[in-house]
Amino acid sequence: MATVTVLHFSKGSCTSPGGFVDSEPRSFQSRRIPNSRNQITAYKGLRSENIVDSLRLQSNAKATSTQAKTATRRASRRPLAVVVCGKGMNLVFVGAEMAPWSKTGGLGDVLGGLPPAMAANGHRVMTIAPRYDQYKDGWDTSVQVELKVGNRVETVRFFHCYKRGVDRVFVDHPMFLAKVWGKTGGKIYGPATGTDYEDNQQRFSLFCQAALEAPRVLHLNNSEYYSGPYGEDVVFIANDWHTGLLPCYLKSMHRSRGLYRNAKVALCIHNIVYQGRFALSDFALLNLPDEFKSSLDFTDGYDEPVKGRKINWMKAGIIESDRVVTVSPHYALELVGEETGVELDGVLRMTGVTGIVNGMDVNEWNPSTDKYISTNYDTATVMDAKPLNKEALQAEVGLPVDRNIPVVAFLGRLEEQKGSDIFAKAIPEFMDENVQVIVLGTGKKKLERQLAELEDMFPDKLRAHLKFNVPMAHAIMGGADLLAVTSRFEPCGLIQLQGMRYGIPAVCSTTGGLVDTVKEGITGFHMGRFSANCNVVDKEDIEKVVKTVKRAINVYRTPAFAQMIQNCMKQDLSWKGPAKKWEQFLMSLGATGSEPGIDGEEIAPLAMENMATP
Ligand SMILES: Nc1ncnc2c1ncn2[C@@H]1O[C@H](COP(=O)(O)OP(=O)(O)O[C@H]2O[C@H](CO)[C@@H](O)[C@H](O)[C@H]2O)[C@@H](O)[C@H]1O
Repeated sequence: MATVTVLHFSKGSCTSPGGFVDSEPRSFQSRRIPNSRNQITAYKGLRSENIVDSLRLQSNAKATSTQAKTATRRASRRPLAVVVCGKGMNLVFVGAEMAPWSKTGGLGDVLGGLPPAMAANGHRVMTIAPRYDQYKDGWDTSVQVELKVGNRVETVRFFHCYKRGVDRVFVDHPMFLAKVWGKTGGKIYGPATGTDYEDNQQRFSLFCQAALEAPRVLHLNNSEYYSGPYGEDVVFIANDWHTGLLPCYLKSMHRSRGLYRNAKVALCIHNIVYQGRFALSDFALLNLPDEFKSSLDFTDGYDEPVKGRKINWMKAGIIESDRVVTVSPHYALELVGEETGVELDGVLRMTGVTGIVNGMDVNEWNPSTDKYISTNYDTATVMDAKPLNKEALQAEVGLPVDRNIPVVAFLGRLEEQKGSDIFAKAIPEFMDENVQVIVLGTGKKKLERQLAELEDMFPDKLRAHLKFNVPMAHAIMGGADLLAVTSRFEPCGLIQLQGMRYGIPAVCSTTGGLVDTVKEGITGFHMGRFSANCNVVDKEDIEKVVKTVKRAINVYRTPAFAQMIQNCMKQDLSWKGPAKKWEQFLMSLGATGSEPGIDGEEIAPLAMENMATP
């Protein structure tokens, strides 16, 4: 017996006529038995009769359809899904950041962590990112393709490595390698935070086109389960505005020639604020037929980069993809709202958007093995280890060493989204408490200055580390008591997940993924929703921060806080659960040959061994 339960999404919870937001699968619709390519895997709790049936099917892979029907009928009388088998899907994730090779923020983390989790579930998984540096572990495949960008023909070369069950493919071209050196920093999109490269459209047009070539032209044989090219029956997962043209090129350059006829594209929105709005006249640079003009056409009231009518890459991605997904159910609701959809809410109401909350890399962020913290710990030892780590942290940043003073940390990009300006205005209002504040972040210069000035005001109580510093981020998670997450909006947020994994309840605004991941009084403290207007700091929002930080400090001094630490640490915040939801979502696209994968236990430990070494 081998039962595969396929979860199908059905349209539900209309937020406006014709629009919908899905956050959970809604109905069970079909079952299948494996074919000859399937892997049969037995799991904990499996009844012996099931195992016998599994083996019989495995040895008799060419079961006739009658046998298949009988097996399915028999299976339907037994408990569901004790054995899960399937040949899985061919998945191709495309994005400008891919941790640990490249990262400016959470997008890099997601494209680093979700693909191995999908591979662990038995899918064949490729990721495609630009090659920004001479990565030690990426070898030259010697495969080249020529692509038309603007009026020029450009040659790109593919580099590759196979890590944690994933084919990591890097697109090599001087437009990436000559501009960005190293693994991190704001240089991926522009020379400085908030500034774009002038040729970003050409860079990402080239990137989208290259990504469409890779599954067809690369012969990849590192996996013990698969070999050869991925072929055309693939599901592309495009990420954010810079991949918005991928579905357009798929249709205009490939499907028009009879290629990728059954391929599907899902667009994942990690942040709707960055849309790729450019001058309408730039349409000519994109080498797209006129029929795509309306998908890109966009008018707003701003003068940047030109007055009035423009093209909008994100809009094209939303319209031309088969499905749209985002990184939390609550953010999916916000995206279709007038105030929070950043002028694409109308389009998203038409297409619909599914929300799946992000997971986190529980190997990189693991307090029991973390090499950057002085005393490793788990749920049993956290109460003894935290004070030691706090003292080490205080000593490292040069604050008075005292384990009894609660340490509030803020970690993240210093931009209006993260509300570092709101936090900065609130800090003086709660500094009468016996508290220390540590900030780690880089970003807009004026926001950096604001925090540096606070350090001068409170030399014994506040430290502002205006750097991108991974070891420091880990040391903060190991030693801090509370995490301030003061975002005006937050599609998912990984910081609060990382904090909870290290036993730090978040003091967070009530928005986006923070609603889905932080439970008031259980794993954190909610401040309420902030104004979405990034140009002003609302007085009421400052009060919300002050009031809630003070409330959290009061709880810190009670036994209830120890329980909150346990609640935080005992959660499974890994990619395992989200990866299953992603599988259900991607299956719902109906790409030819798609089948569910396996449950992940067999491949996951193996996949973990082969870590990246960029
Ligand atoms: N100064 C510093 N030094 C070291 N490490 C630092 C750092 N500043 C940030 N980081 C790290 O960068 C990551 C940031 O994650 P977020 O989810 O907050 O990112 P971001 O807003 O970029 O992502 C967007 O995409 C992600 C992924 O979907 C969504 O979760 C999020 O809501 C959305 O805004 C974390 O891993 C954090 O530890």
